[in-house]
Amino acid sequence: MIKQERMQVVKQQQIAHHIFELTVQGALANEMAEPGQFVHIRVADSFEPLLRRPISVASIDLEASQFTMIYRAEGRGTGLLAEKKLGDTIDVLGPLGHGFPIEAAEKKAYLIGGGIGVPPLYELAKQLNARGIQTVHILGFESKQAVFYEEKFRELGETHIATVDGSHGTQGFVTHILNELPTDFDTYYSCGPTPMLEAVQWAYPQKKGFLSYEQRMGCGIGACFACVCRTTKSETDYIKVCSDGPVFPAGVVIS
Ligand SMILES: Cc1cc2nc3c(=O)[nH]c(=O)nc-3n(C[C@H](O)[C@H](O)[C@H](O)COP(=O)(O)OP(=O)(O)OC[C@H]3O[C@@H](n4cnc5c(N)ncnc54)[C@H](O)[C@@H]3O)c2cc1C
Ligand code: FES
Repeated sequence: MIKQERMQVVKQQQIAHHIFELTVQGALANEMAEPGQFVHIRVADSFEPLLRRPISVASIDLEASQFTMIYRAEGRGTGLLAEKKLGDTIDVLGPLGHGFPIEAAEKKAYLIGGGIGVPPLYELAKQLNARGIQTVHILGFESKQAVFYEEKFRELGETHIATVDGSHGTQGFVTHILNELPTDFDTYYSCGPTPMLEAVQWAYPQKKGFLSYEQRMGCGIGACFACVCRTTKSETDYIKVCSDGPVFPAGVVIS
């Protein structure tokens, strides 16, 4: 059930260049179900910035009633979020949207992420591993400075890193790694910039795939139409990324 709650900050630390890991605690955490869902955060108590910011859930700890987010602090909203300290409270709305269907994977899954699209794949990897699914992680970043959670992903399965400038792992994009890997997986899950999602679905037209879109949002709950995209399902219909997604089967969203 969607809740709105002032959640307490129990951890806030910088883990890479401009990248922060934020853990919050409260009853809302117990509503978390699917990996790939997101929360909508009011970053300040003032009227500006007015709009909430959508951030994915990177890890859930139901026993502690906590969840963790990883975000890049570059704009006004995420910059204010980075100023929150231990003990502060933040206004959180969630969990929102439909996440990755973990039951779709049979034996082996590829998890393909780029930049700030990587965080939701961590909770996904944990939940797939818990079901006995082998996960292979292919993660792309701008540079070595921007890489995060490499070891945490390695603990869950084979992990490949690409950086655009070649300062860590393979030089280039995740697709350079995908070209070298076998296609012996049954399902792929991906989150990242839209051109990356496009390239991934073109690479595996025969596989089951699920893509998470990071569309600009207003309300986050299906009421304002800020996040609409065209869909291949109908010429006249539109889908709302916030409430129909953000995860869609490959081939459904026209980006
Ligand atoms: C479903 C979803 C999950 C996301 N998960 C994460 C995450 O886990 N970690 C992370 O770092 N970022 C994530 N993002 C992107 C994040 O929401 C934006 O980077 C953030 O809103 C930028 O706000 P800002 O004020 O710092 O930047 P500004 O550029 O100052 O923002 C200006 C406006 O644009 C909107 N905006 C800007 N970029 C985006 C964007 N990519 N998507 C949606 N709205 C945007 C903001 O809401 C705001 O209204 C996610 C986006 C979506 C839609
Ligand atoms: S953000 Fe308002 S309808 Fe999706």
